[in-house]
Amino acid sequence: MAKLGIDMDCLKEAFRLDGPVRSRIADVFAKFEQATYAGLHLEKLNNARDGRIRTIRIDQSWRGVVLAPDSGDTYTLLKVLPHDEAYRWAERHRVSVNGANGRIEIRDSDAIEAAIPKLAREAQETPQRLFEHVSDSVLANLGVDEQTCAFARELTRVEQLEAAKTFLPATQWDTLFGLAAGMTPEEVWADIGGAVERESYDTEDVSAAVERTPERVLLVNGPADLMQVFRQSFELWRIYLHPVQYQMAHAAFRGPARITGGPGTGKTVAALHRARLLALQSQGQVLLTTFTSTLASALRRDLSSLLESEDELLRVDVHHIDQLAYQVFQASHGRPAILRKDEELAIWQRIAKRQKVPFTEAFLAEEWRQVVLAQSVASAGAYLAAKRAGRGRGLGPRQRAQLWEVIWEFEQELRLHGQWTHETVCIEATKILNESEDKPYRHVIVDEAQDFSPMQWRLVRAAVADDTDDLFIAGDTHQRIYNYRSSLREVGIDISGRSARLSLNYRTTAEILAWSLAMLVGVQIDDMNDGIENIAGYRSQVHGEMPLLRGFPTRFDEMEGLARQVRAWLDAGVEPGEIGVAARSDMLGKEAKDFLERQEIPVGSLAQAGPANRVQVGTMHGMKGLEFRCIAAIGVGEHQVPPATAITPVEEDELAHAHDLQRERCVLFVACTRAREQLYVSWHGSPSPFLSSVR
Ligand SMILES: Nc1ncnc2c1ncn2[C@@H]1O[C@H](COP(=O)(O)OP(=O)(O)OP(=O)(O)O)[C@@H](O)[C@H]1O
Repeated sequence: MAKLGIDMDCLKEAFRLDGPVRSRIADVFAKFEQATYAGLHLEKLNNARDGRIRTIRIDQSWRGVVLAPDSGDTYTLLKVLPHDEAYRWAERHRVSVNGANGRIEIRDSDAIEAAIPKLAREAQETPQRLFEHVSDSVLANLGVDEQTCAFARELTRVEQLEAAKTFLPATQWDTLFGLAAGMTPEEVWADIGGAVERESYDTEDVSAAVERTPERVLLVNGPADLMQVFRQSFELWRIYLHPVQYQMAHAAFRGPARITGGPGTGKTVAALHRARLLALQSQGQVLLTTFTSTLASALRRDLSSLLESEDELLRVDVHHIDQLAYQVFQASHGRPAILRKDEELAIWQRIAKRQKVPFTEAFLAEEWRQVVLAQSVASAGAYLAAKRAGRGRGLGPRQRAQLWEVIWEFEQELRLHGQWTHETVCIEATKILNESEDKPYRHVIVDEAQDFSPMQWRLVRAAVADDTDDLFIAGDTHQRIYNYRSSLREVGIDISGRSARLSLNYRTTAEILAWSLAMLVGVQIDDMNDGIENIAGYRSQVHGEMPLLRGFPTRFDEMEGLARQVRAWLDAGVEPGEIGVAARSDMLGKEAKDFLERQEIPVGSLAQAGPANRVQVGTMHGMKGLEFRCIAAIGVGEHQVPPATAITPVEEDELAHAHDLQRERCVLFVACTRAREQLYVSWHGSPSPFLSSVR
């Protein structure tokens, strides 16, 4: 029985067409299953580059371009274009099977052939070629075929490669781009979703290749499916996955697995598809967890658009990690009495004074969290031996003994008064789960993993038994914006051999991405697995405007500048709800919100649910995991980003100082990379030192 596939580019473009044309496309192919090839009236072309490419009438003005295989019965709709354009496109293009990964690729053969002599002329005047350092056999091994290789050999600049994106076969373009960006052939292989065990493919069998390319071709199951795809609006991420996303979402793992990648590379999307697959295939309950309640709500919303039935949805619990801790705690002990931060600091201060130890309450509170709780230290001896990496200020044995007295008294006081902190609730919940025979979950999926504390990781580990497909972790340490630096190994999670990295950014323009990444150049960030994370090869498909940077003399002028910018976006047709305003502090955010309100701009607060479709003002921290068409990052001034209060003075603790600076840099990076199309960054007085590398 004939099968129909729809190419991703075709579907993307089809959604820009009028509803009636879309319906007509669905009608033309609706009887496809029963139709014979002849019944479909596929027209052969006389001057086609590829004899397998045919056209089909949609209506008076529109034609479809279809790939009809030599053998097999999978027909793929490649394009829907106005009549003449459809013929031109069909004549110029060729479909091939990538020899390295067995997937189909489409190229504009005419354009490649026309470009080669021009490039060769330019190259005569340039001493060096772009791929001089890469041999033909390496290129061939990575699936670069003869025609693309001939083209690549004439390149002298990466801009020439960028300009060729529209006509080179997509995976081969990705391969060349990765190599040009300094990735090793092994990294490129992983990046294009190359299998660990190499396979050989029949490059003539297009039908088999189409089936092997779910990230590019959607195979529809029947007329009803087809109608649904063409008649409803849809989001691409629900249908097409990058090969690495697809592999990670669908693989069977022997233990914990992890997906990393820069901002907007689709880690959350991979996590959502994995949750879907487990909900469909497994008998056990799935937990999808993240760091904050805002992010959990976003996950819940997206998951419900991915899972079709109520029954499937019931198999996945979406809770942020503190919510899980509280649920487990409350089921055993009832509601905990939580100590406020100022109350906690007052207790530390009181005990430190009484015991005459020369440490500030802030230092004591951090020492307790980062060393004692993070490493589950329970005795003076264990504290004496505890690693204090990341706590720059060295402590001798006498000081440690003294400090332990203070910490012990603090913990006693909490116990005596039945008081808890978020961390101790989490630790108690872990204890409850570890003591119970039954685990609440069969699978746990963690998003925004970079900010989980060791205590939260232990809770995650305790919520699911060691088993196949037990844990799936998505995160990016470049977006770590809180204090903990967990090592997965140290919390008993071994991901070796089960890790992959995404590098194609689907959210942000190349300009915003490159600008934001430049803020991180030279900054070394761990990968939570005893290595260093790198940013090589991160790229975006789309181009747009450069970020706008604006300095103002006064705070008031900066607010006026913000209002002007928001107004300009609104006037250009951007919906209010597609605009985000990010400030480092709550106070500045509130000031901006009030200012915009006075200008009669519809505005709401990210932290509070309010009426829909308003400009969303929030903190940079609150922007984590979200995205907006336009972002204004405000107050990015010398004394505001980073704020002095968030940075440990260098004379107090050199290492903590460096960590604090890095975290603050990441906070700004996270805020800026939320922008899909336009980024505006402003300050008054002097700009933030983090902008020095990008201004
Ligand atoms: N395969 C895909 N096809 C089309 N769009 C995609 C795909 N994967 C992700 N996207 C889109 O890219 C954007 C970013 O995706 P996602 O939130 O999953 O990235 P992320 O890596 O988790 O980002 P961050 O770490 O910055 O929060 C979203 O708009 C998402 O819909």
